[in-house]
Amino acid sequence: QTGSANTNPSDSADDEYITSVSIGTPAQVLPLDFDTGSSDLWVFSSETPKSSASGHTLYSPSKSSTAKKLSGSTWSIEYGDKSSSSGDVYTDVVTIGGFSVKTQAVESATKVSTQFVQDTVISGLVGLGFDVGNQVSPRPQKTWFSNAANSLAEPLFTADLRHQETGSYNFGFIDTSLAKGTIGYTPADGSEGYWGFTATGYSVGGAKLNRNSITGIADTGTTLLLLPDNIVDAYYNNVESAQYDDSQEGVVFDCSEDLPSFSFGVGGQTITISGDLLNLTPIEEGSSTCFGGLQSSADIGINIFGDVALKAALVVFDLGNERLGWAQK
Ligand SMILES: CSC[C@H](NC(=O)[C@H](Cc1ccccc1)OC(=O)N1CCC(N)CC1)C(=O)N[C@@H](CC1CCCCC1)[C@@H](O)COc1ccncc1
Repeated sequence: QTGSANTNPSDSADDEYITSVSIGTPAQVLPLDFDTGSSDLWVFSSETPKSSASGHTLYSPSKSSTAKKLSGSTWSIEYGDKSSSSGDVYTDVVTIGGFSVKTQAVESATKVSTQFVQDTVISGLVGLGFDVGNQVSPRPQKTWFSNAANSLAEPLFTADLRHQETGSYNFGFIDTSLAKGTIGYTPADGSEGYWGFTATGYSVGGAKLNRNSITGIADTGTTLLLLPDNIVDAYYNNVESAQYDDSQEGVVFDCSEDLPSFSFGVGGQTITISGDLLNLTPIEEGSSTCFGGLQSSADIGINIFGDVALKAALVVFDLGNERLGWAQK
């Protein structure tokens, strides 16, 4: 058995990627953000305060004949960008890309932070990290993918995120036609709940890869490519107008600049992110100053290969073999 779901950028900056998910009987369809950087499936619901819920699609467990309250269970989560949510837990059937998990923990939000209230393009998240990262207490729950893995043809999924066009999340199979290059595999470290891995080196502008390894996570729920300051500086030294903008909290430059590419080595392959994927977006509508897709990870404490990096590749999240595969697109 397999599953295949389309995913679409939320806006012109590819800030988030939205995938439709069916929950309950009859199906209630919600736009959710698939996040390999966390391990909870949570949704805006009939239990979310009305003042916070407006503009969002809601899950109503009372309208689903297959919903069951997981009594006594609660959840609370905070993300890297300081956004947060919390609530109680139901189980229900959850279908993604045609594949159904009958008894999936669906975490219902009774509280959401301002960022989520304002982010009306999504009505929750599907955590695709490792189960160890799940935030339900007293008994942590499994992710949708973990529940699905044993029934899928292969215990893996792939992410094919694209710049300003429809991409896909495929479950249980690898569509190698989505990539140009060979898939290079490297061990994945799931001990922290993330999909951790080590890149073997990097280069700017098509130069030869150096041997400075970078340990980080492959994270579909993070917009940017977040790396150490020395690498960020080495990159922007090639961009004449680049400067740090305090209000934007990142490096900005003239939108007319011809940005160099950025490459990293992984599993014996080289993944090259083109300059135009690294020129994210004008800082404001119509501005000629643009915000960089590569920014510093110094404040976070871990390096994050987010959507800016993932867009350059077909990425295989292989739970069965505890490994990550990367192929140039
Ligand atoms: C340093 S992890 C920052 C990252 N959140 C982002 O990447 C957000 C995503 C976003 C949200 C709302 C609108 C537009 C974009 O976007 C930005 O922060 N930016 C993009 C726009 C840009 N102008 C400013 C910077 C993050 O917490 N991800 C988590 C999932 C995320 C939570 C918020 C909703 C969307 C999904 C997750 O994978 C990683 O969790 C952790 C990482 C490290 N330790 C703990 C948790």
